[in-house]
Amino acid sequence: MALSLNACILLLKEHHLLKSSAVQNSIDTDMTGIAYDSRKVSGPSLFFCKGSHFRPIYLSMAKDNGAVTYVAEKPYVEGNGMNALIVVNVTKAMAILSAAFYDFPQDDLFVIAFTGTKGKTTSAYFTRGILEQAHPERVALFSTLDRIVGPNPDQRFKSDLTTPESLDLFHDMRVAVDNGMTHLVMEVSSQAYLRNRVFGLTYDVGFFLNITPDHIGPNEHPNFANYLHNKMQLLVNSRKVVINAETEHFDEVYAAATTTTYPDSIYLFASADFKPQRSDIAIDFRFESQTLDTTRSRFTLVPVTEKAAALNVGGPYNLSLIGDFNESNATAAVIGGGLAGVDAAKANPGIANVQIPGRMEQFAVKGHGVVYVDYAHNYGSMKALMHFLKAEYNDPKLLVVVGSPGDKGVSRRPGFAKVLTEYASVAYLTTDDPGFEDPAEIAAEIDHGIDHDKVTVHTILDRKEAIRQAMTASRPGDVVIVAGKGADPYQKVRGVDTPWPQDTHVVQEIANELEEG
Ligand SMILES: CC(=O)N[C@H]1[C@@H](OP(=O)(O)OP(=O)(O)OC[C@H]2O[C@@H](n3ccc(=O)[nH]c3=O)[C@H](O)[C@@H]2O)O[C@H](CO)[C@@H](O)[C@@H]1O[C@H](C)C(=O)N[C@@H](C)C(=O)N[C@H](CCC(=O)O)C(=O)O
Ligand SMILES: Nc1ncnc2c1ncn2[C@@H]1O[C@H](COP(=O)(O)OP(=O)(O)OP(=O)(O)O)[C@@H](O)[C@H]1O
Repeated sequence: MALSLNACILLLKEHHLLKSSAVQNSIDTDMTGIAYDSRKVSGPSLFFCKGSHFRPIYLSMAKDNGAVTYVAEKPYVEGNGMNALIVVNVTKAMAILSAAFYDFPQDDLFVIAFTGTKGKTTSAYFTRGILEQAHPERVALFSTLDRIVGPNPDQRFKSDLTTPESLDLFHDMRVAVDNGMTHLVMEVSSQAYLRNRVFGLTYDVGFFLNITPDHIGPNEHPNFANYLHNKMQLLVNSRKVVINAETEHFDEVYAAATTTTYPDSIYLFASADFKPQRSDIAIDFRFESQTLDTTRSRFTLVPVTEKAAALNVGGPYNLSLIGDFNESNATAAVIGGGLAGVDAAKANPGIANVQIPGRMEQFAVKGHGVVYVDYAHNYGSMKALMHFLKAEYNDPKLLVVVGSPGDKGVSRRPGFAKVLTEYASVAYLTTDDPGFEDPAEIAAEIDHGIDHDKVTVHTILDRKEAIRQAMTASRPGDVVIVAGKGADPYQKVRGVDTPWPQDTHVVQEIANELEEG
């Protein structure tokens, strides 16, 4: 892979990003490397000066390692002797130049993208399951949990971000294409738009699943309007759009989609009993629960409009992942499969056995309540989870182990207090990624909002002990929820990812102890 200085200048001009350029050697200089981390520069490279913790010394280090051109929002003396491309916005420039450096790998992939406050990972895994039926070993996945860039086990690794930095994104897309991948299913976080990680990228199909307040705080979005605005960017960058008609802010979301996409290419879905407020827009697909129990879900997808029927994805579906919200996620995935040319005959087996680490994992414990480990970690997802379990288990006593992370998502704390008051009998407030905050203070903030006439609250900061006490106190017929971390293998404490044996393992260990007596 290589990119010439001249190509960089032309691309930046084309996107109105170039403020000035200083060319030290030939304009035809080829750069054979690209990096935003000085430690990863090797050979004649293009280097981006970006980030809140960027220090000019990194540019000196990059130069020492061979970088010949730097891209930045202002000139640096440390870059003297290098070609300098001074740009209006370095993260946008990085996205445009990375796509070109890796030779536009998105053009060789059918890209399906999901955004939404909740359900991105689940829908992405479902969609991959469906596409893999039709295109075995050819479907890449960029999710919060895993990044899959090829068919072999060593081409699958844990993700650091939900949506990677643009440079890493286009790099991984190129690797995927070179490994024979023809499709990519990816999650797009609102941060990805805020930070221009997907700037200039067009998806074949873009999904808007839902939006509830989250990710608002000092290191994330300044307010809800900004969060919604960034999420809606996915819609104007998708050739075809699928929207959950039950989402909050539907009118704004639909209006955003129609600014660039003709309604013929916009598909709406909703549950069978949902009554839309607007009569001028047809809902294309309805999904109807058939049997919902605590081991499997079964629903029927009904195409309502002609364009929906043309996808040939109607009919009954089985899921091994329970939860009524997962029927909504599965509906999205099936429609995504349909838009990629995969019909019900393949979608059915493709989705039936998909399971996702840390999502709705169930543990039966003899002599005690059933335990669910789930990744729910804001008001909306906790409500969906607790509402479902209340209905499924005939209004059981709910014992909930939960904490809220430090340094981000501050709005989650009153959200947890509210949802615990609405549904829980007993809450065990504990530690969940405290970061640089004091977990006791975070727990106290949640506790402050709880109605103590309705909920008994225990604050047990040792997460394992909190889980143990909840499981031990539960009786048959009760439901214990261990929320928030899912399959996370660490706790983020003071800037360090401290290993954590995973909630699922902890629950299994305690279950074994309880059963052994
Ligand atoms: C706020 C944000 O988006 N931060 C991301 C961003 O940080 P940044 O651009 O400010 O960079 P930085 O970490 O300050 O470092 C400065 C620069 O110096 C460079 N450097 C550093 C050291 C050195 O020796 N040499 C060198 O060149 C670094 O490579 C970097 O480019 O770029 C970093 C990678 O370069 C990311 O790790 C970091 O994500 C942080 C850790 C993060 O956790 N972000 C979260 C909020 C996030 O994006 N989450 C969403 C999901 C949320 C959702 O569900 O909606 C996600 O998509 O994952
Ligand atoms: N469609 C949905 N509506 C509401 N809650 C949901 C939905 N889908 C999943 N959930 C809940 O949210 C949790 C996280 O689901 P998932 O990982 O699919 O979402 P995500 O959008 O990837 O989340 P995050 O951005 O936090 O990584 C699940 O464990 C479940 O409790």
